[in-house]
Amino acid sequence: MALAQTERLTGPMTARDELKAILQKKSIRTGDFTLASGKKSDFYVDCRVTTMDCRGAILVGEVGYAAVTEMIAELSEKPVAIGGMTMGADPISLAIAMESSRQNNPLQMFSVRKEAKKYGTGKRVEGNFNSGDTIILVEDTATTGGSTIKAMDAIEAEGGKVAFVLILVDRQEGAKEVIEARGVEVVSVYGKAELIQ
Ligand SMILES: O=P(O)(O)OC[C@H]1O[C@H](OP(=O)(O)OP(=O)(O)O)[C@H](O)[C@@H]1O
Ligand SMILES: O=C(O)c1cc(=O)[nH]c(=O)[nH]1
Repeated sequence: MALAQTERLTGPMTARDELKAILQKKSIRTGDFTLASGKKSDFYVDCRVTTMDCRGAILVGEVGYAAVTEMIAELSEKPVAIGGMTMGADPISLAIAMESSRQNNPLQMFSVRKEAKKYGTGKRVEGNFNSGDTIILVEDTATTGGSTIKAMDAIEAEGGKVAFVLILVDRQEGAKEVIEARGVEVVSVYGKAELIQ
């Protein structure tokens, strides 16, 4: 059914609904996949095609910024930056950072390399991150939570503090529990169950 037709039947689409529709149309895949953890799966969410979609990126900014603002309201220490493990987290972090500037509530952006650069500055964490910063850690999708833990280790090794983790699509396979066992709260925008309805 065309989106406009759905809208006539169910009322105006929110940004969250519209982003969900793009994820369902472009990002959900079935097939034979090997995951970052080495696990095999017949299901894959390629968030990149949505977060790098010209409309998807705007919606990620709006929906993601609303989610982080709600979390920040409960914190005693306001985060100063947002970022995560390259590359899945990068377009999400940038979209939210740009929306934060539009809303006059700036969050700077950084990106965690999978390995420290072997030349130049030799950095593992690139962009706007400084030792002592409290930050929001972003993931496009999480399965085991292993990549998020690696990013968290990199941030903490450089003197940062993770306020909370934002996951765009949680595959609901244990990542939230693994991350929260480190004492860091996880908020996800969508769970797999909602996207495959
Ligand atoms: O929770 P986990 O079991 O760690 O799996 C999730 C991770 O896997 C993907 O990253 P990938 O390593 O494929 O990198 P990419 O973003 O560079 O494509 C995804 O972006 C997450 O970071
Ligand atoms: O676990 C992963 O590597 C993974 C799962 C998934 O659904 N999407 C993705 O990009 N990575």
